[in-house]
Amino acid sequence: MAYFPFYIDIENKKILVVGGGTVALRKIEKLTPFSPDITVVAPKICDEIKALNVKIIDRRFCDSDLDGAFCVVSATDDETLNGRIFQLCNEKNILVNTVDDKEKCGFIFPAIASKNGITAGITTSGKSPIYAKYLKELFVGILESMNENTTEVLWKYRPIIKEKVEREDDRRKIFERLLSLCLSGLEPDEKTVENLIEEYEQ
Ligand SMILES: C[C@@]1(CC(=O)O)C2=NC(=C\c3[nH]c(c(CCC(=O)O)c3CC(=O)O)Cc3[nH]c(c(CC(=O)O)c3CCC(=O)O)/C=C3\N/C(=C\2)[C@@H](CCC(=O)O)[C@]3(C)CC(=O)O)/[C@H]1CCC(=O)O
Ligand SMILES: NC(=O)c1ccc[n+]([C@@H]2O[C@H](COP(=O)([O-])OP(=O)(O)OC[C@H]3O[C@@H](n4cnc5c(N)ncnc54)[C@H](O)[C@@H]3O)[C@@H](O)[C@H]2O)c1
Repeated sequence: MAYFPFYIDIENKKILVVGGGTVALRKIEKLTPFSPDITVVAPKICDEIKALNVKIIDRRFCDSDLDGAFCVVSATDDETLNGRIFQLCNEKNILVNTVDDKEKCGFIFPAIASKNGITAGITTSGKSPIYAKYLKELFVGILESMNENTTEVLWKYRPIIKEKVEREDDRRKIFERLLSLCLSGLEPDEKTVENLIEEYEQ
């Protein structure tokens, strides 16, 4: 196993979750902020899942539930069924996450630290989820200590700098100086950005 941290656009993508218990709920809560199209199939689905914006199929899993799925989370308490879903998904080239066996995961859920436009996923590649969770909490603390507007300020001026400053090296230096201003608690305005651009234009 060698998990690479791609950030994949899952907006409106069909995600099937098999199982409707505690672990399924946690996985769904991780996914919903990214607006996928989630269907949950299970004979017993907890009320917290029913209250979320997901489609509910109130019965046992059947193979055709996989049709059209972009990816699958296999979150039942039935090891044999989870293993069979893993096999079916592999045959159909569907990415699958199997919650009871890290060897049966085509993708894994990281611990997620998300704040002020930053999303960090932390993984131990399945070796210790509890350590990933601990590190995530540390990182949330770091993000909370940052100026909350930094990402938006840098995003606001990036197109202008990209357009006006010809040399990539100069652009990088300007971005570094803007970032330093944000990190020191200042919020650079248009005039500051113009002055910086002028410095490098000469
Ligand atoms: C990060 C997080 C994301 C999330 O799920 O939200 C996540 N597990 C979390 C918590 C957690 N999971 C477990 C415990 C109990 C303590 C323990 O056993 O260690 C706790 C702690 C708790 O509950 O506090 C049990 C467990 N987990 C897996 C197995 C099966 C196995 O190891 O083979 C078993 C044994 C089941 C059993 O014994 O029956 C497998 C996986 N769990 C993963 C992710 C993937 C690897 C991530 C990585 O390490 O990089 C992977 C491989 C697949 C996947 O699920 O995607 C989330 C914390 C996030 C947060 O809170 O921020
Ligand atoms: N990956 C992780 O982070 C993690 C953490 C803790 C536990 N686990 C594992 O997750 C598994 C599930 O734990 P849980 O606490 O959510 O269990 P749970 O008992 O709360 O839920 C099990 C769900 O599976 C459903 N189910 C059973 N048979 C089914 C079928 N034929 N078709 C569709 N759905 C079916 C049930 O209806 C229920 O909704 C456990 O076996 C445990 O090994 C994984």
